[in-house]
Amino acid sequence: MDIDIGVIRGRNIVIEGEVRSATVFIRDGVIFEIKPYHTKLLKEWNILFNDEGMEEEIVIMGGLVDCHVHVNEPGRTEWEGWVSATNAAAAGGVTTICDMPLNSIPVTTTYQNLLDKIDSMKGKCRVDVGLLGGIVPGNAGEIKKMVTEGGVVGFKSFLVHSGIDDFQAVRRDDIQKAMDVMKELQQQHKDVVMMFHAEVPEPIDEMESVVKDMDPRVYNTFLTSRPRKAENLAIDLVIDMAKQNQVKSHIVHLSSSDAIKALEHAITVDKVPITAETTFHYLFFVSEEVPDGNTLYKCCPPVRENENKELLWQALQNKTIAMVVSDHSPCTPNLKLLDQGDFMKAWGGISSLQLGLSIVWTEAKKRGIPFSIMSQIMCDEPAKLVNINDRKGSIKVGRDADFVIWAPNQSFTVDQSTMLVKNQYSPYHSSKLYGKVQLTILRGQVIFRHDQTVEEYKNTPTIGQRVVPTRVHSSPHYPNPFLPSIDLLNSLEQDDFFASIHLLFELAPVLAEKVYQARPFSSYEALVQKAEEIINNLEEAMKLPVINAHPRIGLNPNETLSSLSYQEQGNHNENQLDPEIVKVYKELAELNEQYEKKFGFKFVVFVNGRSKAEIVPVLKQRLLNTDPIAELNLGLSEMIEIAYSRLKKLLP
Ligand SMILES: NC(=O)NC(NC(N)=O)C(=O)[O-]
Ligand SMILES: [Zn+2]
Ligand SMILES: [Zn+2]
Repeated sequence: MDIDIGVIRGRNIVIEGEVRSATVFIRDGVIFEIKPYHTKLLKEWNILFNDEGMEEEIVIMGGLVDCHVHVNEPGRTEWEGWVSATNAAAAGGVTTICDMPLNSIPVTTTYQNLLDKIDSMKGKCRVDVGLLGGIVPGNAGEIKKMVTEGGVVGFKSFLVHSGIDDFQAVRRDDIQKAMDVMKELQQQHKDVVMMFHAEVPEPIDEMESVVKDMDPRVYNTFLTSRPRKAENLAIDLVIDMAKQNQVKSHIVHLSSSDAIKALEHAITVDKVPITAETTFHYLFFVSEEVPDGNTLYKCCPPVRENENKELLWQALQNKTIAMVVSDHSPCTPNLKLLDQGDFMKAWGGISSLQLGLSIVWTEAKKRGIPFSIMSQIMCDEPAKLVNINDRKGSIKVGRDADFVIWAPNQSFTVDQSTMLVKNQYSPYHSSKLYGKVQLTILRGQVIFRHDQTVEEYKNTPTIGQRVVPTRVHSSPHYPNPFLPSIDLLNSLEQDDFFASIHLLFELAPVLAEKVYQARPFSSYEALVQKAEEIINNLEEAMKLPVINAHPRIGLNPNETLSSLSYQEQGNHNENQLDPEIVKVYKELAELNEQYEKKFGFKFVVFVNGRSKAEIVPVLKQRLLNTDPIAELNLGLSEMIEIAYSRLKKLLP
């Protein structure tokens, strides 16, 4: 059957930590094969990009993931909005953003407010969007539903006044309540990251008397008012709570280099589940050069000294700081008080969403930082942070076909009037940057071309979707994975080989190793036949780990399901809170327990589209068998049936 195959070909493609020439194949918006550069292309395939004639100029990376963006819709849509923010993101090579729970109205601190936000984005997004919930005093009761039914990719809280009154700061006891809920979610593999604006108020309050007589137009006044100690103490607090609770935590927009040592020790020595990001502005600007009165440079925590910037770069290169994001936090020009130039009263937040790749690259190239690190800090690490890295991140078979195609040696002078955000004022105006985005591709579709007029651009369809935390093991959201072609499979290294055939069999090592040793295969059918032969020739004791690798049927939150078995069991279209469903789950759990007690191994059946209720009598019937060996072989033959049925789904 003719399938729409998209192709991207380039000499400098960043693929899993290295830059190489390759041809990438795309189907249904997903990368399903990566082959050598000169692979023969069929004429009916859709050549999305081929760097022929510009090999030396072009680099191709996975679409950037910016997990710190204040879109501010619904509500403060005069500050920003879905259309303008995602237009700017696409023009900057960003294919996924995560929206912060403030400064929208309402703030995203309840399940209902989350639904309002989801409604507000429908049909307006040019890139994919993950939503972050907010933790504020007293809303711990909202967390679970926002995760399990709302699909938030993480939570954000402030340890200091957030800049708006409807998003209150939290104290230690509020954080503890939220972490207690996150620990419950950990039991179901549904926990998500807790992000913190890490400044505490006390050191800031102490500086009030010091700065009150200083000139508010001078940047140093503002810098003095937000001392590093405010960040350092906040980060110590978060490290302590993340260590005590073992809940995945994250420091947003780190600016104080004083805190790097504490973070490094926590991460590398104490193995605390904590990460940190910094932002474009802390890596590009220095306080010594901020012009008096230019409040466009104001953000909290503040841009600090040159020496601080260099320490942040070092921390980024030694991975203490894992990623770089925008903290795009725009507002209307009047709130920046540009006429008064009052840093103390102006809105804190910098607009930069469209420029991140160029800002970071302009500084990175001076430091000899390779493209592979650019991809790691701007694609892979942010995607991992919010549990979407099976779909999003650097270029890899099975991930969404998201790409940024850019010219690192091309330079340009920032003209804020060309920014696609709603309020175009930016402190980057007139800066000379390197790295020009040529093309942005989202799930196999071109969403930005540098040679398009803004009108043409704005008339192209908005295909952005909401992304939810997806783990290959337990999520119906993961797009159907694909098997690579059989010749690619034969050439894969062991790990990738296992990852691919894991889609056919819930993999027991003994089976995997023997199948791996039996390659090359002429076809997948031949592979499954060989697997069946291997299984039949195993002595009985070795058959047990094979059948026990398969997940039980029914709801076992503590058991990870492959996305295929999750779907085969029908979980993706069941409301697990429906009393009828709950009753069937309970009955299956009891029958599974009886079966395993009687036979000593798991019950496996080829569901083949039947509901769980229809499986109950089958399990009861199988329980009556009296010959354990015959039952074991029956279960294994069901596994082979499942493998053949998966072939039909996974092969073109
Ligand atoms: N309410 C905000 O948008 N605050 C943001 N403002 C900044 N960074 O100055 C932030 O991330 O804290
Ligand atoms: Zn913040
Ligand atoms: Zn922010």
